[in-house]
Amino acid sequence: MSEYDDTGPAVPPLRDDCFALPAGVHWMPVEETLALLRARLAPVTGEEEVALDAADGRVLAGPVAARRSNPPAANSAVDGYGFAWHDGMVGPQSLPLAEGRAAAGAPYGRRLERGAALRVLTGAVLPEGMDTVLLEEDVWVEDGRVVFDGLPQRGANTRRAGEDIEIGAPALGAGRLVRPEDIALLAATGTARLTVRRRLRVGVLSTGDELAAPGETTDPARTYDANRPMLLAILARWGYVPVDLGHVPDRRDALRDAFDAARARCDVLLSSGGASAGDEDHVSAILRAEAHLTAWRIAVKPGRPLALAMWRGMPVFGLPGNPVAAFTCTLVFARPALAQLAGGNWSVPAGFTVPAAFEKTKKAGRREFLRARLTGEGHAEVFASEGSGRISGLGWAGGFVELAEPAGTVAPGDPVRFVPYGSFGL
Ligand SMILES: Nc1nc2c(c(=O)[nH]1)N[C@H]1C(S)=C(S)[C@@H](COP(=O)(O)OP(=O)(O)OC[C@H]3O[C@@H](n4cnc5c(N)ncnc54)[C@H](O)[C@@H]3O)O[C@H]1N2
Ligand code: MOO
Repeated sequence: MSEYDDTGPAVPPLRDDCFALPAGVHWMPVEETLALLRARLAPVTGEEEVALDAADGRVLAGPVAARRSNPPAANSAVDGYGFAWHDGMVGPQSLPLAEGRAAAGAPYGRRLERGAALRVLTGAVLPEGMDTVLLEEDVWVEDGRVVFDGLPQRGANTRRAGEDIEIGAPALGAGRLVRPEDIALLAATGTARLTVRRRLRVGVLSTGDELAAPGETTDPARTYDANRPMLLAILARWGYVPVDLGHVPDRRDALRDAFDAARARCDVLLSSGGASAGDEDHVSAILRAEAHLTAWRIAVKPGRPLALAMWRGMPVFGLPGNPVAAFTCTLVFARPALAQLAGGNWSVPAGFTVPAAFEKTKKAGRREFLRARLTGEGHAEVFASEGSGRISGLGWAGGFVELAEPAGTVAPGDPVRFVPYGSFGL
């Protein structure tokens, strides 16, 4: 029988769904996973008081109301001349200029005489008897008179007391992650100290006997630990206390000890590696056996072996070892969950629709996050490889193209959803 004889045993044809997710496993959809995290996780952090200048990046423990209105009194929005408006002012006007002036912080201090104009500067409280201000560029000042033509609207160039926010009105809500612009509002409305949540302590450990510290060895069988420094840096950016729990060997007893140690020092743990189903995937195995593993296989690429479990009361995110998958899972799943544990609000990353600058055929059943960036024309281009170990693509990209679960093809020019890293707080 020749090598090329095709009369041998029949080979089954490839099935059309051969690329579908393996059957017999519940692949938890992304939305279901997020809903589970949102429903099950509650704040675990206590409260503390901080000064306003230390509040950036902190989570408000409760709502904050304005202690004074902004602005606290009606004032001038421009440098110019103020007067009392009345509808009889038709045609060219010539008002006597009163002595003195009103400046920010140095009020006129008395009533402006009826029919007179007064020099006012931006921010000056409007004296009684003044409700309207003309820009100095729009008037003539001559022989002690202010001359202008054309009556502005009543109240022109002035700011009403409380027009921004009234005393007692809500300034910021509980769970708000305080940002520099919030600090401006709190300062303007008289809040000098505020009650925030204590910072969430997030432990990070790496697993895998193959791991070594960067530069530690030249042995090509060893992999430098890239996940731990990456995750610690992400957590610091998010305003948490990153707790470096080191590198744990692939042994159950070592993992158990590490998880116990983490529980003593952290509110929540991110581990990476060993989350899959292989012989050496001890993290998923121990979490399944001892820690109420709730979710494990997520219908997402990259990152499908994400283990969510509770280690004696401490939430554990068993991230996949591949750095791209660990990064993606951290942004997509750990970020909103950590925010909620920290007392903050659940957040949905903002994305926008742009034309694709690539083509792709996508399999059904899972959501995909492609490393992507915008071209000069605002089109989304994707990294040349979808390999989960291609760390260079993370930095090449500026965000993700997020493709929904159904199968589909993307052709250049088709609308796709782009979510910048900034939407994940990076
Ligand atoms: N039979 C199956 N095999 C695999 C599956 C599966 O579902 N069934 N999933 C694949 C996917 S997807 C991923 S992602 C990986 C992740 O699995 P693990 O979490 O078990 O990760 P490891 O096997 O420990 O490591 C994978 C890969 O990443 C490297 N790694 C691990 N930690 C680090 C680190 N801290 N820094 C840098 N690189 C790291 C590790 O050396 C491996 O090369 O499993 C697939 N297999
Ligand atoms: O999570 Mo894995 O390939 O999708 O890296």
